[in-house]
Amino acid sequence: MQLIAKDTDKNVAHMLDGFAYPAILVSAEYEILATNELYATTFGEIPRDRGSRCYEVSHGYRVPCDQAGESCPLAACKSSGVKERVMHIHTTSRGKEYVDVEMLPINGEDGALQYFVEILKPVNIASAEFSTENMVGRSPAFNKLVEMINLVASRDTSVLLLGESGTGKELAAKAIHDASPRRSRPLVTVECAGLTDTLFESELFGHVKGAFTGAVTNKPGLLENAEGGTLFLDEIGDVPLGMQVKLLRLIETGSYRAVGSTQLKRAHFRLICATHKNLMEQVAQGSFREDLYYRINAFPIVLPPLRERSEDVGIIAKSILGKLSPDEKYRLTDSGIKMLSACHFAGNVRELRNVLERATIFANSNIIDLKVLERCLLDTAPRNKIAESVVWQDLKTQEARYLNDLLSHCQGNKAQAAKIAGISLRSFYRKLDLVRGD
Ligand SMILES: Nc1ncnc2c1ncn2[C@@H]1O[C@H](COP(=O)(O)OP(=O)(O)OP(=O)(O)O)[C@@H](O)[C@H]1O
Repeated sequence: MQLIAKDTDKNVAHMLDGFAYPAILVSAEYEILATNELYATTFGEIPRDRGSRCYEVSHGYRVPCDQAGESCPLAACKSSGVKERVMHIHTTSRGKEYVDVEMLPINGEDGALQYFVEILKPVNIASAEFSTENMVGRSPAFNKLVEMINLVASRDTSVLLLGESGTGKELAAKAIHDASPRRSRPLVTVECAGLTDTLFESELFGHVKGAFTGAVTNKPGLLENAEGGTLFLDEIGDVPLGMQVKLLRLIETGSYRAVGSTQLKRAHFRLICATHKNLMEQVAQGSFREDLYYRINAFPIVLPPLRERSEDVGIIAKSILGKLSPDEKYRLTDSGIKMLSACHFAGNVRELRNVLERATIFANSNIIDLKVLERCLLDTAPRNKIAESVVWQDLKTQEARYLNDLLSHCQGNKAQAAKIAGISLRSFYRKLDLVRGD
């Protein structure tokens, strides 16, 4: 234990060493009074130049978190009188990091709230800085997602990941598995889209020799590969009805039979499902079983579309570039980030990734700027709407955008686009050549 404020009650401060995580003792006035050894080894010594209040040390703020637009566990704890928990991004010696913060109230002899113990558990499932390994983001919507994943990861509860295509459902499934006690066992993904009843059944359950034409040997199913680990059923909304009942039985009883076999096998796995579809609507239409819906939906997590967390675009884009070309060290300019942040991205992070991959091809150097990006967006992202207020652009760029939007409106029909633009088809082609050829 290390005393920060010398007049602190040492007996209370020594209590910090009993925690298995980094912990600090805080006064009701936000002053850090003492830290435990784990705090110093995990986050470093309290930097004296930042002040000694928790919001100064952990965030570099001049005011408590709730006055800086964030949730403040200490203020919440003061008003509730019980333990509070939030997901915060803290500034540490390594940069910005996700931290699971628990605040415990400690009453004095008179029964009044006197101290607070803040327990800080580092969260490794996501990064608030550049990372080529983890999911990245720092928006409030992403923070909420990290909080949900962190809460459920250590349990065996079935998780249903909901969100548009390309929002990161598969990455979230991996994050849950990696943070779960099953992390040393396999994570097995089953792409449910496009599988027929029979194919699905033999893929998942396996088959025995002679079960059907072509079954020349016994083949174990994916369930066997997932033993003790996590089974991730991607696009669960596409599982054929006939197979849904077998899936339900598997989840309810934990047992199954390989195709063509009478032997009952037991499976031990944690289930994560994902879909971009509205399963409730499918239930109403009769294409998804209601009983299965409730079985898989024990803990739903919604992945927000990228357009609702535009603050994340810059950090995600930099991380994707780092993944795409680890050796090249591409630099995305600030105006480039501003432009991408204003895009609609109907295909979410996957579409952003495609735009950046094209950018690495078009770029003549390692700088990815507005000019390069305009070209990428022009060529194949017609649904992207670049906000008017982004930056003043030259006429050629403006014209490119106009032609792009017009073509998108006309679904690629150049004759119709030329008619609306009030120019001949030949002139339209000429303009397209001009804006596309750099
Ligand atoms: N927060 C994030 N940080 C970094 N990369 C991300 C993030 N979210 C998604 N990605 C990347 O975006 C791409 C799409 O993600 P993913 O495949 O997980 O989406 P999905 O929701 O499962 O898509 P679909 O519904 O089409 O299967 C992947 O390359 C993934 O690595």
